[in-house]
Amino acid sequence: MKMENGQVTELPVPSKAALEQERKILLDLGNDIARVREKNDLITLFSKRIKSFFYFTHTIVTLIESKDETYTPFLLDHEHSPIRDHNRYGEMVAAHFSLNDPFIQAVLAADGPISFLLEDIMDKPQSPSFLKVNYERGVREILMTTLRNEEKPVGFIHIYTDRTEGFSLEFRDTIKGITPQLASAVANIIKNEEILNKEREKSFLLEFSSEIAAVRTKEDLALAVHTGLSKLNALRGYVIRKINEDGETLSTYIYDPGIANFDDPEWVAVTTARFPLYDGLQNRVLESYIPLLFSVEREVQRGITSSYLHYWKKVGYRTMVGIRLHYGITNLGILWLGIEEINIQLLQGICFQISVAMANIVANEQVEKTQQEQAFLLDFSNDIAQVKTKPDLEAAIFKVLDNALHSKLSMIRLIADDGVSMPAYMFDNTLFVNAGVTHEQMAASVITIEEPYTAKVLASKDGVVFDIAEELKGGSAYAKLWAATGLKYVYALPLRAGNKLLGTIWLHSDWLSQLVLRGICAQISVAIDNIQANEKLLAYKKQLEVENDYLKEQIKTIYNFSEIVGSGEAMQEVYRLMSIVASTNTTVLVLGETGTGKELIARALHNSSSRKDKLMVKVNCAALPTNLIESELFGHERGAFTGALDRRIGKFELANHSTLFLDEIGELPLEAQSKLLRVIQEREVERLGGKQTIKVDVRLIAATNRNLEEEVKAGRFRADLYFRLNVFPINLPPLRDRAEDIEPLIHFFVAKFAKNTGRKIRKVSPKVIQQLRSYTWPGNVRELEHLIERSVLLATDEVLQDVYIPKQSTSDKQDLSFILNRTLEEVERGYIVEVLKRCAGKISGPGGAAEILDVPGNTLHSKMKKLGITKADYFS
Ligand SMILES: Nc1ncnc2c1ncn2[C@@H]1O[C@H](COP(=O)(O)OP(=O)(O)OP(=O)(O)O)[C@@H](O)[C@H]1O
Repeated sequence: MKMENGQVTELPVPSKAALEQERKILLDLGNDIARVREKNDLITLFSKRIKSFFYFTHTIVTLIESKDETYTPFLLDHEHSPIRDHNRYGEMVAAHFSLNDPFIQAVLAADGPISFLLEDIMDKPQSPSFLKVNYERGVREILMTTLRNEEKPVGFIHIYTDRTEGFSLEFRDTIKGITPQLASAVANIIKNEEILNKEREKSFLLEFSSEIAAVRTKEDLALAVHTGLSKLNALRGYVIRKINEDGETLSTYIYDPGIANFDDPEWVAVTTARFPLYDGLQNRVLESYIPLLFSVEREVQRGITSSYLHYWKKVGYRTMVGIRLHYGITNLGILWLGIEEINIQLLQGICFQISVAMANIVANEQVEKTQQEQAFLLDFSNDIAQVKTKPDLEAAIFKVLDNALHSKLSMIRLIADDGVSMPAYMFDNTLFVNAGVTHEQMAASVITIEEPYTAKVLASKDGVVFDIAEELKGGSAYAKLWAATGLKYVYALPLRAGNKLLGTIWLHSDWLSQLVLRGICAQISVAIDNIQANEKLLAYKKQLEVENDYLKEQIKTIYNFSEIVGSGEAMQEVYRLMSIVASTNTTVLVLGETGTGKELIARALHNSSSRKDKLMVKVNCAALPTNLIESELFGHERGAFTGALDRRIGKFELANHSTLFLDEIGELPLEAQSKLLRVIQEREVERLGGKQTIKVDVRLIAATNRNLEEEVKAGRFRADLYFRLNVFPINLPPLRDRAEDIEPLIHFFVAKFAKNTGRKIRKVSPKVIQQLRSYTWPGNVRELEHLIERSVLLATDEVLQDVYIPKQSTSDKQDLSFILNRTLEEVERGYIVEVLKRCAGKISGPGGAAEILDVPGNTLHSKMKKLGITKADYFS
């Protein structure tokens, strides 16, 4: 068939000679095909064989690629191709021409070779560009025929000539005849190539796998991947991005060392950034089981904004292949290849190997990281364990954030006692310096648990991560402030101690490990809880100390007079007065019935004064013979009066710089009263018979059981002396008026006498206490003291069960005063005599006095001897 001037004409039947030539060519070609080593050798030999019979310039074989309905050069006779010198030659060789244009459709439709004058068709719409390029290089006519394999078109033979007289009929016949053989030769070559490629891939993968098996570190992996991938055609670099712990972003894990460009800030930015997984590219790769080839330009036009895509465009990558790296069902990341063509199977093989190596390295890194993080947390917990105060905690937190986590503390807020407001507890006031808001201002703002961000954090289990860029899009006022830190995320966590919510912590960072974050927050929570508990304790302690001081002061007032027993109201008033006057030089008049403790009070006053280092001097005014009173008080010179053989220092002089206790002052004769008054007024004494006066510094305490006012009225006591003495009166209440002191006094005396006598008395029976409380105590404390002394002496048990309480009758009162005015020895003697009388003088044996007194007979004998009891006493 021949196409001339658009007319198809039937070709005449081939001649015998032509058939011969064809046979020869076929034979030669058959032999050639068996020898062909290089695929292009086939076309060279084919050209050579035919050229020995017919004229043409060159020939090529194109192959159909059914998937995209194109055909593309496959076998080229470079050597003879006139277009080799054409500047579009490279482009032609790699081009894919559409199967849908009329030119090639005519070829496909023809039953054999079909020829075209280039001039006629090259400028027709849709005509393939190689026609024109050939024409420009002098080619004028083309003969085309379809190569079929099992009836299916697989490619075309193109034969070109620079002459215009066309291809002869013989030539066409020959071509037609050898086409099937050429077709099967091409099919074999393709098959061979496929087998060869498979072999190459296998050995490549084997090599790659052994290289990658030796990889232990990220850096080794980067190099191995580079070496492996560089064997792929037209690779322009790669990058592997790993899915981050958040599961939502990917960051560069390794990159082709060949494309690293640290001088380019854009490259650095793209290499260090975290890209969201769902960006329209990465998610597609991760969802695809096969590698995906992207046209960079097309994706940009689709509106993908990812900065890495735009970077690729900028550096001239036209197509990129993204391959999912996974281990089992777990996605690890993406391998991005800058490559124009892909061999899917080979890539998948490579990626499988990379995935395994990467999974191992990542797992190792994870183990190492976990160990580091645990060691780090241990360190932090050691620091925290030392923390006792807020400044300690602040130091520990800032240390860990600055040195180890490269993060900043924006705020710790704690829930106040009202359970609602959240005042600032701790913050880094350098953080918002660039934001024009001082941290103090922020810290001073009132936040409650209902503030939306805070509420979200408090309600979360493990905290919330705020992506500052995202928050900015939402127009949050906080985000503007946060953005000023230059850090990417805010990690906000609730602080909890057990089930108790303490508050929130806000940290700024580009990235923080969840494990570490949770670890440090847990420890910070415990530390804050402890500090708060400690602060409460300290406040409580402080309060206790204040209370303690106050109590001590009180005790000082009330109980400083330690030897005085009784804390009832009446005695407290006494103590109060004593504490007012004790340290002064004021004259004190102690008033009270006999035995109420006047002398005790006087001694206590002296002992609490600055004069306590010197002995208190006591004068019993009642016990002195009238004629000796003056000499006793003021002293005398030798020979001052009959019997004054020596000079004598008087009590006033003796009490210089000390206290003079004038007991029973009411008994002082009037004459002595006036002398005393003079000394008190002058504060100087003159010894009897002496010529000079002696200055004395004496503090006076006087005591009496008389009513001095009455005495003054009766003219027995000088009024002026009374006024001198009655400067600071202290009234001691009788014991009957302070029943509440009776029990403490009982215990005090029981302990005292038990100790003195070596007896063990642990308790006093309630009955005894009751009896003693209801007695009227005319002899006051002294009477109680004596009664207990006797009872202890007579006690037969560890518990004081019985006491002798005088009857309250008038005669008893006399008896009582009789007893009271006797010494213990006298009372004891009288008691034993009484018992002996009742026993009719029988000392030992049944019914004897020893039995009644419950003492051994010998003891009673020696006691009687000691007390001088004779038969005359109990038989009289
Ligand atoms: N509150 C008390 N606590 C302990 N012992 C006390 C108390 N009051 C008095 N006494 C004791 O009672 C006894 C009598 O006390 P003191 O001699 O002081 O009384 P007085 O009032 O001076 O007696 P008088 O008027 O007879 O001189 C002393 O042994 C004293 O120690």
